Amino acid sequence: MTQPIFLIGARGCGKTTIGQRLTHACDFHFVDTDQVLQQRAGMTVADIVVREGWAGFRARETQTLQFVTQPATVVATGGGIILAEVNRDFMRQNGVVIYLNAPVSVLADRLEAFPEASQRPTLTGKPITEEVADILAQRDALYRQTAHHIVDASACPDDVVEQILTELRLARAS
Ligand SMILES: Nc1ncnc2c1ncn2[C@@H]1O[C@H](COP(=O)(O)OP(=O)(O)OP(=O)(O)O)[C@@H](O)[C@H]1O
Ligand SMILES: O=C(O)C1=C[C@@H](O)[C@@H](O)[C@H](O)C1
Ligand SMILES: [Mg+2]
Repeated sequence: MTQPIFLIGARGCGKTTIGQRLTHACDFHFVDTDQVLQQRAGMTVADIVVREGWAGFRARETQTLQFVTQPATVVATGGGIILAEVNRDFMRQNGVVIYLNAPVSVLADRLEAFPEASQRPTLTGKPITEEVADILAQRDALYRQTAHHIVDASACPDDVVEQILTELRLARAS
């Protein structure tokens, strides 16, 4: 199988972390839409949002998703990639989509420990736990409807990778 693998889910669910590990396990290339987008723009997400608003960031995100998608590639996406229908359709049609699902408490703990504010400027202006709860409530259904497979991303990284590999093996066997 050389179809791209798209990792989706909320901020802090581990798309970047797990994507890098998964890449080694299946001998794919790794790309991260947030990283490529920021390199191409020469600006951080926070700077883009100040200059162009979230609409400017979202337009760049759609272009980046299409630019990075290649065979044999694990694509770690940004947490809001599923907001645009064009992105949801693109990922489902061009690869295998995996939702890294984790509860609010786990996501909030990780984001408090590793805020990376230049890549994760506030979405709502609210404190972390409230923001994570609000955003997940808005997006969970979109993550689920876009995903071919859902894994428990609150597990340790090795287990999350193993869950993904199992889902891919089962899908191939069926
Ligand atoms: N399964 C895991 N177990 C423990 N810690 C994890 C796990 N996955 C990620 N982390 C930690 O949580 C933090 C956030 O992870 P990561 O940056 O991979 O999330 P992300 O989904 O890519 O977020 P974003 O949407 O903002 O890009 C990192 O510091 C990482 O070390
Ligand atoms: O959840 C979101 O909307 C975002 C998540 C990050 O990965 C970045 O793509 C950006 O900060 C927006
Ligand atoms: Mg990431």
